[in-house]
Formats: sequence, C-alpha cells, structure tokens
Amino acid sequence: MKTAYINGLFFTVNDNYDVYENGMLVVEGKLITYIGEYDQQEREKADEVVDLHGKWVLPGLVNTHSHIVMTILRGIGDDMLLKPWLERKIWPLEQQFTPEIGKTSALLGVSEMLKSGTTTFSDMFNPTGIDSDAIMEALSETGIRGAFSHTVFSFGSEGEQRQNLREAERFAKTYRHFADGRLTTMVAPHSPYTCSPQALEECARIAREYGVIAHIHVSETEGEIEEIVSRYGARPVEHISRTGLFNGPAVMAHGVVLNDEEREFLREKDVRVAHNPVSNLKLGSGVADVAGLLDAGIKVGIATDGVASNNNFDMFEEMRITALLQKGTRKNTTILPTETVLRLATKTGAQVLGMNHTGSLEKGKQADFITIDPADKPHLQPVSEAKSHLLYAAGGRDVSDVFIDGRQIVKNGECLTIDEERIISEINRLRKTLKE
Ligand SMILES: CSC[C@H]1O[C@@H](n2cnc3c(O)ncnc32)[C@H](O)[C@@H]1O
Ligand SMILES: [Zn+2]
Repeated sequence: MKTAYINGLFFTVNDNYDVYENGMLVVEGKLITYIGEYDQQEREKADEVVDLHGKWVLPGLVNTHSHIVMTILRGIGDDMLLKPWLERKIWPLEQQFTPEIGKTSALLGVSEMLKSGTTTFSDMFNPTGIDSDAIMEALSETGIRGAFSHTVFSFGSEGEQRQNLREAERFAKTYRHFADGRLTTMVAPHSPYTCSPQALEECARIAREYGVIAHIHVSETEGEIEEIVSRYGARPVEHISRTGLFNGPAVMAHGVVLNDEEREFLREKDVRVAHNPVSNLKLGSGVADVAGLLDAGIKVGIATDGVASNNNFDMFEEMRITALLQKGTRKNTTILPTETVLRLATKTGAQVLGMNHTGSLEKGKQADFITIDPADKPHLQPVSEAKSHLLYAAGGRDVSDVFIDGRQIVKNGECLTIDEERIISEINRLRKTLKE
C-alpha cells in the first residue's frame, strides 16, 4: 500500500533542515519512499492520496528518558528534593505496586505520550510488584516505538540482588528485538548511588553480551557527586567508567553536574545525555549545561523523566524550556536556535537511543510522523511563522494525528490503540489502593 500525503507544510529535520511548503510525503508500508516538493508522478503511483489541508507535519518526537510505570504517582511528592522525594515518597509507594497498577499506569503514560506527539520513548521501570512481560505485550499493541528497560538496584539481601540481576539479564535477552523490531530494551542500572560497583560491572557484561545499550541516572545533583566521591573516591563518571559500563553505547539521564574533563571523556566514549529540564527544575537539581555538552560534541536528547517529577509527558514543553533555560542562564539568545532544539527532540534523540532509522522525514526512514492543524488555533497564528510556533507556542494538545511505521495511531487527537476511557477509570480506582 502506497499513500501520498499532500498539501502539508513538511519539516523534514534532515541535515539541511529542508522545509517543503505544499510538499509531499509518500509512505509505502512502514517506510518513507518520497519526501520533497509536490510531484505529480509520485502522486499517480500512490494507491491512496491524503489531503492534509495546510497541516504542519514533523517527525514524531523522541522522549529519551521516562518512567511510564510511575504515571499513577503524578501529583505525589511535589516540592521535594530528589533524595527525600525518592526515599520518603516514591520508593515506599512503588513497594505497593501490583501487576494491574503497573500495566494501567504504563498504558496511561503511553496514551499521553502518543496523543502529545511522542512516537519513540526510552523508559526505565522499577520491577517491584509489576508484571513487566505483560507490560511489554501491552506496549506492542499500542504501536509505540521504543525501549522499555528493567532497572537494577543493589537493595535487599545478596540473594535478592542476584535475582534482580538475573531478571534484568533475562529481560535483555528476551526483548532486545521485539514487536518486529519496534520495541527493544536496554540494561538499566538505576544510578551509581543505588547500585554496587559489582552490579554495575554485571550490567556492563549484560550490555556487551546481548548487544544492548546501557541507560543510567548519573550526575543529577551536587549531593550525588559528594556521596559518590566520599564512598568511592571518584566522581560518578569516573567511578562508573571503572566498572566498564561506558565501554559500549550508553545513555546518561540528567548530566546536570559535569566538569570539562568529564565532558571530554563522555565525548570520547560516545556516552549520550538525556536532558530532563523540567524534572531537574522541579526536584531542585539544577540546570544541565546543554550548550556546553553540544559544544563538546556530545549527543543530547530531550526527555521528560516520570510524571511524578514533571508532571506531564509533553515534549513540546520540554523543547521550549530547553531553549529558554540555555538562553537565560548563558545570557545569550543565539545559542540553541529553533532548528537545533527541534533536532534534539527528533533526529538526535533517535541517535541517542541508537535508533537511527527514525527521527526525521527522509527517504528510507521509518514513517513516524505527526501533524498539527493550526487552522482553528489562535495561539498558532500567523501561520507564516510556523517554525517559531513549533518551539515557542505549540503544545502537545495541538497534535492532531500520529503515525508510527506508517500506521495511524492517533486520529484527530484520539488514540486508536488504547481504550482511554477504561484506563482513566481504572487508574482512579487503583490510586485509592495506594497508602502514602
Ligand atoms: C529506574 S526505574 C524507575 C526508578 O527510578 C526512580 N526515579 C524516577 N525519577 C528519578 C530521577 O530523576 N532520579 C533518580 N531516580 C528516579 C523511580 O522512583 C523508580 O524507582
Ligand atoms: Zn529518571
């Protein structure tokens, strides 16, 4: 089946940042076979023609760090710093999770992501109480692309720690290639302060053995740096690198507190950074120096983190705050121009996750794209400045349609693959079972 999408404003986010007014996108099966100016011959070869009536079309957004299983905890633990937030609020609540909570929470999170234009995500879950296999099955039915990763913690008895690592290994082995390659997994030690050096070494081995990427929270707060230096005599980046975890592809969530030497090391090792601006602000962690990371040649993706520290999965908001924070803290309006930020949230984000086959509208890439209809939206006028509006005026609620692998997942703002009414009713029932 070949479909030609016409009469749209297409933001390719390719290396030239080509934009086509009244352009054309042709999709055959799961792939983009043509993107460019309107072409009558291409149109005639198509089985179906879809008139987009002036909609804006862009690659699906890539959320490089999230926790969908925590979605039920939205609104809990406001106004707290990271450490007390985790220890006093979040972890005791996660201990009460059940398979039903895990799946409902994950589906609620994914429906929010899809409806706000995220087509690819990379997620870490705390395995306590939940049925991660059932969630992986449910994710495959939603149509989303991404990585869902079993977290490793060095909590509990030696036996419990061994079991946690065995499960993480089984998960990596089972799901590294799942749902026709649309879903995968990473090895995900939680952080240098919750994982022993031995656990980090084991995670490095799992990553090597199964060819999966490592995903870990690192250098999120000044307190973390102090704690790791006092425990191990080295800052987090050096400490982790000694365990071998940075010898293969790795994604560091946060990277708020990094020095020049660490940045140089991360570039050399191709360790990528998932930048979570809203979560870092809300938990009082600080502001990552994204401009400095990019200057150092590090790949940076944009992310939301979980909604208990955000409190939404809206990647448009993350893009805008990424740009504003860098301009404001550096007192320099020329850094992070619109094209750069949109690229971080799409093409570069996909590269951060090792998913180079998505993230831009280019021939041969997976047909993952979203549309926004500005026609009846005062805040998206005048339409002549669409590029600016995408970064500074639009929000996730403006997304009309979402396509992944050429399949329509969201139509006129409605998610076609998730029974949202049921999930919303369930989450509110389940929320009452949690004791704070
Ligand atoms: C890694 S699975 C989810 C696990 O991580 C905890 N978590 C959520 N957000 C953060 C963050 O910003 N830093 C550190 N840990 C975080 C969450 O509570 C789960 O236990
Ligand atoms: Zn996180």
